[in-house]
Amino acid sequence: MASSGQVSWKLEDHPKLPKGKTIAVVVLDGWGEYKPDQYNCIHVAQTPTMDSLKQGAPEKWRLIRAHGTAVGLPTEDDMGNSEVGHNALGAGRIFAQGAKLVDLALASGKIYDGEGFKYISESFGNATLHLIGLLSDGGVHSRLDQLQLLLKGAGERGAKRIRVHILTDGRDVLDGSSVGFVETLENDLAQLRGKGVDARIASGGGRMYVTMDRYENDWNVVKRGWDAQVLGEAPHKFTSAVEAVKKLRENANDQYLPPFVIVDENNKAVGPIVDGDAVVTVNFRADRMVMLAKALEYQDFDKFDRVRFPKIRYAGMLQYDGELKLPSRYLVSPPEIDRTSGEYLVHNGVRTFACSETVKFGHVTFFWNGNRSGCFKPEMEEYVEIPSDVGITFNVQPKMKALEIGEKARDAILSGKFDQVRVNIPNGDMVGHTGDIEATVVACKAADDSVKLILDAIEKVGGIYVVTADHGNAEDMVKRNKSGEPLKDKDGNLQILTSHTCQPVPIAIGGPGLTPGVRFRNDVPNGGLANVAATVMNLHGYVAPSDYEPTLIEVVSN
Ligand SMILES: O=C(O)[C@H](O)COP(=O)(O)O
Ligand SMILES: [Mn+2]
Ligand SMILES: [Mn+2]
Repeated sequence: MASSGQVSWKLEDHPKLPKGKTIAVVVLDGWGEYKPDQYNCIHVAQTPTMDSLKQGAPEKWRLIRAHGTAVGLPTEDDMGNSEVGHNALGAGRIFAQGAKLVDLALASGKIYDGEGFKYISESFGNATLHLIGLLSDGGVHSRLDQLQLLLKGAGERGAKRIRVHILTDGRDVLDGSSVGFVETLENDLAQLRGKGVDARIASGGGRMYVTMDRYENDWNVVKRGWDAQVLGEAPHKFTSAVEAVKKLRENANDQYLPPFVIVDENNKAVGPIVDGDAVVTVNFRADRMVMLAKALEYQDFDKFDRVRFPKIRYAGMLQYDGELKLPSRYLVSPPEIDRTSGEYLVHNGVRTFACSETVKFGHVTFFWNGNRSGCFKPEMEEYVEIPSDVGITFNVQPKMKALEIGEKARDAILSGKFDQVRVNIPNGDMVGHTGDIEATVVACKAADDSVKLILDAIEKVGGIYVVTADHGNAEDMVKRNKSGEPLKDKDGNLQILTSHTCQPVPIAIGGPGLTPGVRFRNDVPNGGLANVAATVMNLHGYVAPSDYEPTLIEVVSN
């Protein structure tokens, strides 16, 4: 693929669609389409705006695919997620994503031939290899089977001492499943020990409370992890990780377990990170690893007191930020998501405004732009981040900053300064992940209210709207059997689904600026998120590059 320097950015004019319309591109996070029952929070909530858009089917409203191969994931069983969803929305093409690239590199063994692995393996002789990451089979940020293969591969290639620092999930997988994942990992580590490798779990904590913050919302989260992983200090000490997770679950769910360290018989942490050690962060997804990567890699760092900054050999499973080249060493090359629609559009004069609150800010900027930080042309773009609440679970404030996002978008639309106003409205997703059904209903209404603010502004300026979502979540809050009936656990309790789903998501177009005769085509029945970029480019008056997934719209004469 041509590098940015050689690309011709000029887009062809659309033969039938005019330029100069203000277009709102609204992404509802975690908003899929599913049968209308009591566990479908979008159905239960009052969502008059989204309901009215649906009335436009099939010409102005339809469903598109947002999971599996449609977004570059390994299989059709893989639910969608924000990273791959926004990548597809922004890039207009389907790229093999981190999950798949790591699978391939492990299967072929190429991961061990790369610079990254060679670099860390130089520590294997007399130091420790530390693996830090999310422990589950969720496939959103990491996968247990990849960790298992890497452990085995490192053991076979000379690692003599391995320490695993686990982050429990319960967000991309069922709450409570962490105990089983830790048991599986312990089993693998025992096998390694049988082969003479001193391999143990060294520390842990729940992903949302320890390490996996994102977009610099709360550095305390990363600090808690640092203290346990690097310094070997935590409020809770256990001699076994299974025992730790079982005990700490008495007061917290998997996502929010407090940090713990594993200690030996002398109460000494078994695996702090020290000079000379190698460290690999095993998550392939970037957003929730970037902050730790900065702490591990940057000499100059003032986000919290690291106390000790060990001289280590550090590699990410992937490079998490191509623009920042962070981390500088990595085991698998990330997808090269180039020539995104955002970059094309600014080069063609489309002035762009993007906004969300902190917890989703990078989704409509960094992920949308192909995992690239910052603007393409700062003089033509404005990215606004509304600070998210810190230190709470979002079921406590299910309205989040939906109103503020809607208002910012409204003002940007009315200002006349922008051609594209793009937002992510997080509520369905962030509150859906808490598993709190009542709060998720409130969240969905708040999201709908926010959409209304934006559509009203579009109405006023004679603009166009495109309303869609990145994957499902709030439309289904229970685990179900194959026939769709809710499942109960052995105690008869409903199994709450905190994760995303594999459901399709809606897309709606409209607004007074939409040229008469524009409607959804019916010859792209399998259209997915990647088809949205060409659609939006058309609405801006341009034809998308020929290798983009086809547009979803056509213009018919009346
Ligand atoms: O990171 C998270 O919060 C979840 O694992 C996935 O949610 P997202 O893909 O919507 O961010
Ligand atoms: Mn999302
Ligand atoms: Mn989510």
